[in-house]
Amino acid sequence: MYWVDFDKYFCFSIRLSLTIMKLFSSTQIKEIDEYSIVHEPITSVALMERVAEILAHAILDIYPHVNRFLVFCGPGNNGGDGLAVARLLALQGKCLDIVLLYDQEKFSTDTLINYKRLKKTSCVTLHRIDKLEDLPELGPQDVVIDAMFGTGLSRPLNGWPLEVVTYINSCQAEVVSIDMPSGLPGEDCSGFPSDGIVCATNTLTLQFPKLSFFFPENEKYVGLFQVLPIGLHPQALTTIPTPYQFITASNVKPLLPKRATFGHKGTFGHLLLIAGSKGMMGASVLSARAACRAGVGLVTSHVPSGQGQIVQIAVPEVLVVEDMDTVCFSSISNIKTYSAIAVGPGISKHQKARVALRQLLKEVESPLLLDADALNIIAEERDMLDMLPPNTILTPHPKELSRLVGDWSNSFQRLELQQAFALKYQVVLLCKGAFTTIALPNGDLLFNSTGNSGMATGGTGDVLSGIIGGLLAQGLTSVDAAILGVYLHGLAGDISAGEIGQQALTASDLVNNLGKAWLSILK
Ligand SMILES: NC(=O)C1=CN([C@@H]2O[C@H](COP(=O)(O)OP(=O)(O)OC[C@H]3O[C@@H](n4cnc5c(N)ncnc54)[C@H](OP(=O)(O)O)[C@@H]3O)[C@@H](O)[C@H]2O)[C@H](O)CC1
Ligand SMILES: [K+]
Repeated sequence: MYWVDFDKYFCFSIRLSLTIMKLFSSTQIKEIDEYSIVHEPITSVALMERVAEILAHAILDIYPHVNRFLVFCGPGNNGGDGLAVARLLALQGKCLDIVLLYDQEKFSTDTLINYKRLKKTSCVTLHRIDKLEDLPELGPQDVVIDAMFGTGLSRPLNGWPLEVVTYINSCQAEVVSIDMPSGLPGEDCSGFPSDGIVCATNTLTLQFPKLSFFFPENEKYVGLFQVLPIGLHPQALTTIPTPYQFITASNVKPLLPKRATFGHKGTFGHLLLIAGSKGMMGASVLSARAACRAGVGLVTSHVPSGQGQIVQIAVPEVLVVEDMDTVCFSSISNIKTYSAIAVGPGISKHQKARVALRQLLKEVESPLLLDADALNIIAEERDMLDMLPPNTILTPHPKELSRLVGDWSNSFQRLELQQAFALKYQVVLLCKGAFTTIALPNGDLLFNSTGNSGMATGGTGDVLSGIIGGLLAQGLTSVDAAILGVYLHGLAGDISAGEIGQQALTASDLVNNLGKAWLSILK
């Protein structure tokens, strides 16, 4: 999946007011739409025309050489968008076949206006069809424009629209969905059968991504998505509350820690990294290397006795303290010296590590991050959950998360579990993966916009722990360290993928490209 950065588009005033890209429910989108019409002011049909111009432009950008488009239109404003786009594409010399799924009596006001406008346009053929045999021919070179249902979908598709969706999904042609793949709800998808949703190649979504786009099970419907700003009213966007946000470059820029000109290594914090065990020292090395590139003044790696040399040779910048135990983390000492502590990568679930972690939770006063085995331990010894200091950052991948919060049957439910856990224990709880989700202690949920599937490889989680730990040690709040850390990590992944491709990407590439990621945000 991909998305197009909001900052690249649209007029200055709108960009300025939108430092945060919020994600709204379908009901809220309707409210924002109505507010914009009254307060811009603009008529709803003029707004639809503006939307259609933006959509037509995007479609021509993706498919500059396609000559014939088949547009499937529903009765609501999604269908109206489709009709207006068809007219604009026809005016560009394209050949358009429009399939109307419903009689005009069912059309919304603006859809009807656009239907009448379209009838006067040349190079356009309108078909009012209610059985598959009458559909116009659809060749593999043609492109389908799916404008049947958008945010107004109120129930799963059945009957005629379901037949059309099944037909479209069985064809070879590429499909571009307007606003949303028809049949896909904006939020909770439970109860919506998987065969009743259009599988789009591209989804051109208006103003903001919809929540359901971030669910892995919906990738096959959404395809590649682009966010097209359509100039909805900034006031409505800032004042309407939502727990959901999409983290983009403009969110993270203000979080960058200032570097004092007269600063020295003591100024920029001291991170204690408790990572690695015998045979798992790679976790220690990777997290230490990443922490060193996160701007922190000093990093100390706590490793089992006899393992220190590995870290000292691999990361000469790091200080090393050795545990008394030769196998794993078994005790803590002098933890008050550090400005932040990150614990977990590769520490094992050995009994000694459990005891030491419990002791750490009792004594810790610095900001704390738990990852990997530290999470597996607290998931099994659940009384430790109550010992977590407020604002602790937990960085599980989905499997580790399920050990903490329980199983889920769909991603919307996963979000609810993640949110409830963060609220209950007052922690920052991640779910790592595509669009890493960050649940905040106040119940907000943020989705990261950087990263790619090349990062789905061993060691990248250790790198993330090192980065966030390093930011925590510099004095960033847990929330800011998690947001900036996740964004930087993904950006380093995107830069690496741009240089060597996703297949060859390793965790070390992320570390090596962290500098470029910082520079890219600083620009
Ligand atoms: N603010 C914006 O982003 C703008 C978005 N625009 C476009 O408008 C649509 C939303 O338009 P809306 O008219 O609210 O809704 P839809 O077009 O998605 O569909 C509503 C009609 O569909 C019927 N419906 C709903 N579910 C089903 C179903 N399962 N089977 C059959 N019919 C269904 C519904 O009928 P009801 O019986 O539920 O009343 C309506 O007739 C948005 O997605 C954008 O594309 C604007 O163009 C500009 C601003
Ligand atoms: K659609």
